Amino acid sequence: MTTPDQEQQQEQRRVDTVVKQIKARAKETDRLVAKAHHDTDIIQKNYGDNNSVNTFEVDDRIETNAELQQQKQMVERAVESEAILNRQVGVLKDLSNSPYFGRIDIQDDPADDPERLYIGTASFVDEHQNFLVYDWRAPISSVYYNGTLGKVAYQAPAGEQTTELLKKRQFQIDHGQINNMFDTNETVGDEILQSVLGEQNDAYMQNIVATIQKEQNDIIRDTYSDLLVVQGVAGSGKTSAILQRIAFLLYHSRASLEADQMVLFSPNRLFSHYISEVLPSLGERNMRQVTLAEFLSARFQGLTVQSLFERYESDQQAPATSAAIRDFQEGAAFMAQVDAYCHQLPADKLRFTNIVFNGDVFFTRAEITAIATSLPTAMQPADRFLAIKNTLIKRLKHRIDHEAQADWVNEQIDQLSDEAYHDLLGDKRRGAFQSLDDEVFYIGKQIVTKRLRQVYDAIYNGYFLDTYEQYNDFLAQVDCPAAVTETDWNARIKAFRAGIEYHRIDLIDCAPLLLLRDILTGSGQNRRMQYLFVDEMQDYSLAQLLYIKHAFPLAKFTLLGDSEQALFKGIEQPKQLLERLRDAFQVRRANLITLNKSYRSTLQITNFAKALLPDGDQIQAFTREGALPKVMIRYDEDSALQGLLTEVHQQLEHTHTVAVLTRNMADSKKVYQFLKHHTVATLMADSDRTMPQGVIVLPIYLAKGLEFDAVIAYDISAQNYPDANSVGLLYTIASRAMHHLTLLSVGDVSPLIVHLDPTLFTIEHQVRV
Ligand SMILES: Nc1ncnc2c1ncn2[C@@H]1O[C@H](COP(=O)(O)OP(=O)(O)OP(=O)(O)O)[C@@H](O)[C@H]1O
Repeated sequence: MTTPDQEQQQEQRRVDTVVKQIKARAKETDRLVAKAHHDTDIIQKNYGDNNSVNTFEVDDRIETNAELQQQKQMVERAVESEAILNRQVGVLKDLSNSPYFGRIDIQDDPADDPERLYIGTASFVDEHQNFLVYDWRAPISSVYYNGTLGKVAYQAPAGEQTTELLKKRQFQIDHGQINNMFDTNETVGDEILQSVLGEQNDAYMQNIVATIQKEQNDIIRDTYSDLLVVQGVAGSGKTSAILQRIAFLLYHSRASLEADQMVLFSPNRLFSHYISEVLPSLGERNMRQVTLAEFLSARFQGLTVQSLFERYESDQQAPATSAAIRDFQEGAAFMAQVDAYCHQLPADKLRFTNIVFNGDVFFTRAEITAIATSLPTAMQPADRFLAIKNTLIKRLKHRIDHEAQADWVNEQIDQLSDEAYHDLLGDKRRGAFQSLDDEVFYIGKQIVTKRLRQVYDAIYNGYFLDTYEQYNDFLAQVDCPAAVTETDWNARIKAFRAGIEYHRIDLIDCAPLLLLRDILTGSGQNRRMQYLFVDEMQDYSLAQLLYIKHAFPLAKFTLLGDSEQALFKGIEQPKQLLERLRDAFQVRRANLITLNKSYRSTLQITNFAKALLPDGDQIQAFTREGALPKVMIRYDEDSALQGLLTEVHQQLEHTHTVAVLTRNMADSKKVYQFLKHHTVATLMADSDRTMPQGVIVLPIYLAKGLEFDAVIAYDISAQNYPDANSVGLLYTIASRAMHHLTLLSVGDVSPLIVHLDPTLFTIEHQVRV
């Protein structure tokens, strides 16, 4: 019988041998990188030399072009193989520091000898093809995350397999030394998780590969669902799970999936930065990332799109749109009305515009309408639009042919330099035409085509349909529910028109307008994207989600959120939300996974945060001890700001970052104006992509998805958080804190806190004199 010490020594000896082999491989790979780099240099230099050869002689040029193409591909291939080798170097470096974090002993059949498998961030195979380390994403590795000891099943390419799990061991290895080692019967035992959570820093999100929990593993390894919805409480690892899931999918479908075929809709730019290191730390490339505002702005070139934050800020003064209108216009039924409208729209009701060139009408609106009305009425809108485009392009070509013989063109041809003439010939050869006239005609067409490029582009891009007018027509005939009065609706239409006049569009109109445009013009769909992830989905309207679904029709969707953290609307029950989504998305394979355990915060902070919620009981805190949250009460703004400063200084003594979170930007500015005179502080803005250390001040919506060592909520007064509508806000603020939470009130504290069990926090009153 070996003692634990002897066990650890044995394990350390194995680590030593494995690390030695990894280092040897790393050295070899370094050599290959140097060689590859040298090769790339030579090819690149060659390419550069050839690229600058005199290509004036036409015959030479054609050959050179083909050769250059070939060389360009060689350069690309060389750069790619160098990049692959470089990634391998990175992976080996990480492995040599910590080759694995888990071990499982399994026995497929009682007659067999047990097998001992070690699991790490990547596979490592020795020269005899022995797996010294298994990638955490390999099918067998799921046993480590999923199974308790005994009979266990796992998914392999050939179908479900079973085995007997005899032992599960966890390691913490750093610089090749085992610091911690535990045998556990649980999924992934608490000891290691405790120590991982205790040491976190907040500049970048960390990968959780060594401590993935069972439910998180279900999210990560789901390859079945077309729609996977994750409802997870604050800090339950939703974002962590998506990133691990992306890494898993890249491994699982490596033959058919590229990182850029996955897109993550993230809540803000700071968040994009915060999570940017996770995938590289797992040896993978990052997926694409976009915020909703960026996505919409890219689709509305020339218009300023209202962001969710702008709307939230302006709502604080006076909501521009009634709740009834929002419910209606942001729901699935409204999108269905858009769809129905587009599909039954007769050709003569399409809002065409003239195509204008150099101030003159090139194709009239009437001509375009006539083309449209001559088409079969049963045509689908997109087919109809394409047919119109094709007819217009045919007519444009006809006019080009005609114009090619005009005097001005002939004059221009006469004045062409030799080089310009060759350029216009393109890949045609001089003298290859039947006659000189043919050649001149060809050159003439090239000149006119170039000149009329703008008209071609207008046709190609469908600019001859005024989608804003069309949407306006749509709004005017909408079937409103009883809750929306005619006067309100007319005011809404007016607001839309006024916005367009000033090149602005409200968020509420974006999704329906884009859907209308896409259906009528058959554009806007991206069929390359295979997976789409939406984090903080509770901040999206159903109309927006449906539009995103329309825009990425072949993508599988993973939607993650926490209905309790709704900042911009009331809290919705997850079941309700799921039903709405399932109906609206009309997918065959939908799956809901719920995460109820919160890992981010100390027990005391989680208990406080969950008490704010009407149904917070379901939230389980992870037992990591810390101080009770502190409520500070001051009776005027000056003393509140002084109190804030003292608190900031105290927190800075033991943490790197103190986040002062406010309800809105106006409060953040006020706090910042004060703090900046007394300490180094940074005010964060919507456009910021990186977060400094020290004291940062930001409104809660910019802190979505982030976490901080210490959080100070500024002004949690009754005035700021008067009723149940503010629960989501307050809960989101409280749940950003990992270790320390302070809540400062100017005047009476919000009733949401007053009603809490007083043992959940401490109070520090200002002494009134
Ligand atoms: N299995 C795990 N092992 C170690 N750390 C974990 C695990 N799961 C979550 N965490 C940690 O808990 C914190 C919260 O995780 P994450 O940000 O992914 O949660 P979330 O559900 O997206 O939170 P929120 O909705 O509040 O933004 C992070 O610091 C993360 O590293």
